[in-house]
Amino acid sequence: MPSPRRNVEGRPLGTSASSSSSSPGSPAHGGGGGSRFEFQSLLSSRAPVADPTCARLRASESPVHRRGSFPLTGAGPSQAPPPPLPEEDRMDLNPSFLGIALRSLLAIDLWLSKKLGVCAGESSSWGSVRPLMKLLEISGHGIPWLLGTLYCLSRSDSWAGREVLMNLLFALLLDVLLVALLKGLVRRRRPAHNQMDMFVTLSVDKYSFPSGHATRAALVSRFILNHLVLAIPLRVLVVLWAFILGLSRVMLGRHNVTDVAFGFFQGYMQYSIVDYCWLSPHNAPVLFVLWNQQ
Ligand SMILES: CC(C)=CCC/C(C)=C/COP(=O)(O)O
Repeated sequence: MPSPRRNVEGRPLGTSASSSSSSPGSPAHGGGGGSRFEFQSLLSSRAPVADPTCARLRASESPVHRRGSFPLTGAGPSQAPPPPLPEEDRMDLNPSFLGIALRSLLAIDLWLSKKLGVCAGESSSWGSVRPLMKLLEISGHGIPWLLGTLYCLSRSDSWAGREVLMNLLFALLLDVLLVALLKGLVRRRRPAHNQMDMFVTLSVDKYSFPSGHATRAALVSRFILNHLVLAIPLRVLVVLWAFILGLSRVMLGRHNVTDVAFGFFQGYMQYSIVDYCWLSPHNAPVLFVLWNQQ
């Protein structure tokens, strides 16, 4: 006599919705024990379901079904079997997991940024360091970098020097453009504890993601390390400057940690774009000839 088939909790299955005509005791149908059904429901995401009973069993075990978002009502023996949709089970579960992960990351980001914003105001715990942080802010601002590069370009008397400076100018302009574009798209507000007392800003600079200072710091330092011959201590100093500039953005309360972290990543990648599109008298002769005529 065939042994009664059992559901996940180990109870015998009834003859109505839970019964089937398939071979009893078959491992694939749970004959091997209650835990086999759970195993089967995981496997079913890969294998198509031929037996409607299996589909019902899997669906009834699915957490999605328990939440009531899986349309499996009326799957009696007289009706057509429900379509096997285990793939959807996973797709439905993943966004909520991703959502929880993102929300947690955001909460940690806001909490950490507030904790690190120790120079956000004169009365903050590290308020006395604020002037120094603001000096650091100017060292990574777009205007001094653009004007400085243009000045050096005008004074440069070698083709090699001009080529490097022309590419630095291109890198800085690309950076301002991409940061403005992303800030305008994302529109993340600056932290509430920020005082908007920055030196020359664009309209998109009311937004904080990504940090323009962080992108510039990563871009310029990678550029310098690749194109200037510097002694090791100076190379270390360049990296330190970039890192402290990024940190100072959070300490001043200008940014959240994720704005700066993404800014570093973006700046690093922007250098790769500049390197890939490297301008030279061979691929952009017009630029160099025009500059020479100045
Ligand atoms: C006016 C020019 C050429 C650049 C604007 C530079 C600037 C104010 C960037 C904002 O940086 P954060 O996003 O780090 O605050």
